[in-house]
Amino acid sequence: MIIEPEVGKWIPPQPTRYNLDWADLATIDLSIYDKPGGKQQLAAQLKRIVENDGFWAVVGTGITQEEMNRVYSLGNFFFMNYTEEQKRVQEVDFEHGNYFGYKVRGNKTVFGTKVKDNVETFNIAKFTEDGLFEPYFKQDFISRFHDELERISKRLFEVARKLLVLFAIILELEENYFVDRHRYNDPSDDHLRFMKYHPRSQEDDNLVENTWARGHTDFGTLTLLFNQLVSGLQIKTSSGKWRYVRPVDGGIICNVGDTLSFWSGGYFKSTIHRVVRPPPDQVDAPRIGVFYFVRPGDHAQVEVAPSPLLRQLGLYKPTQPITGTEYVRARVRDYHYKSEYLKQNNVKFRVGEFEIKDGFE
Ligand SMILES: O=C(O)CCC(=O)C(=O)O
Ligand SMILES: [Fe+2]
Repeated sequence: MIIEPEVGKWIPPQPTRYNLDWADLATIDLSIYDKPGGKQQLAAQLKRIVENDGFWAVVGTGITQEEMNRVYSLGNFFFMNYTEEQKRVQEVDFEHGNYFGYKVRGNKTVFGTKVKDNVETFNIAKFTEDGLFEPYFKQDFISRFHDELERISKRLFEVARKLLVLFAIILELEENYFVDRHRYNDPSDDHLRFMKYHPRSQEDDNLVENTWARGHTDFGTLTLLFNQLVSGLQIKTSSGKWRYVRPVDGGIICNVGDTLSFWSGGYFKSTIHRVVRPPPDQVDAPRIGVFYFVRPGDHAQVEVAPSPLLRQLGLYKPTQPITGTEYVRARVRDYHYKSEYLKQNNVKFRVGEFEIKDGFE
């Protein structure tokens, strides 16, 4: 692997020495996926996981920890070496519910205080065959690392694609049921994401209950997150307790989002999660994250899937479909087109027949 001198090598942060309240995350090994009976075995494993807590780790994806570190180095380079003006060449357009591009840190206040959000986000659309999203690739960073970003975007999607097959198997649907609604070369708001959380003072964190990202469920179908060494991500378990997600060497943390939950009539849980101030031995480290967010295809009809399993469980009901874009744009706008992030407790977001709770204590 060539490390371009100007990119530099990102030094992975040391894991925390604190014994935090860790979640029991199950791990599935995708390396058996193509073996005889592999998919069935994995589907059975995943079924047990998503009936309870919709978070798990995958290993055996073919993406090594070293390769992930290289992608972290790229993210670090983006955040550190471009000026705000260069980053803002392509900005998110929350007014129209469009999340491609760059979101500056500190453009929202948190929980009605003067404390600002501490997150920079950079979302890179898909590298489709027809170059549909090229207009969103204006930043120098994307031109410079185009092929490498394309490779990683497609490899992450490939992990997601396998998981989508497993979800169809679980629901006893035709194997490609979800894949057909999430094709890499079809338009969708899928994105590869880099995030950077900038440490805040203890005083400011105290004012916002140590919240770095408030409790939420993910909007789309699936979220993939590269092994994260800076602890802070917590999931709300079925017992109502917040538990930390621990690092998984060479692993990718995955979770079910709201559209997959819709498609399954609520059978797959889109688990509530948040990010809190990291433990004292990590709090000064900038926290970079690398993600792939799978959103429903623009033209996909989101509805409860005609699944024999869901019928048997009494979870199937015919619904009026909503299209992927209609839902995604409305949701992104509703969540982000604001000057403040409030708690939103007991606030509900609705599109068509789908209803999602927003804030969570
Ligand atoms: O930074 C993290 O670990 C999680 C971020 C997150 O939940 C999100 O962006 O949806
Ligand atoms: Fe999330």
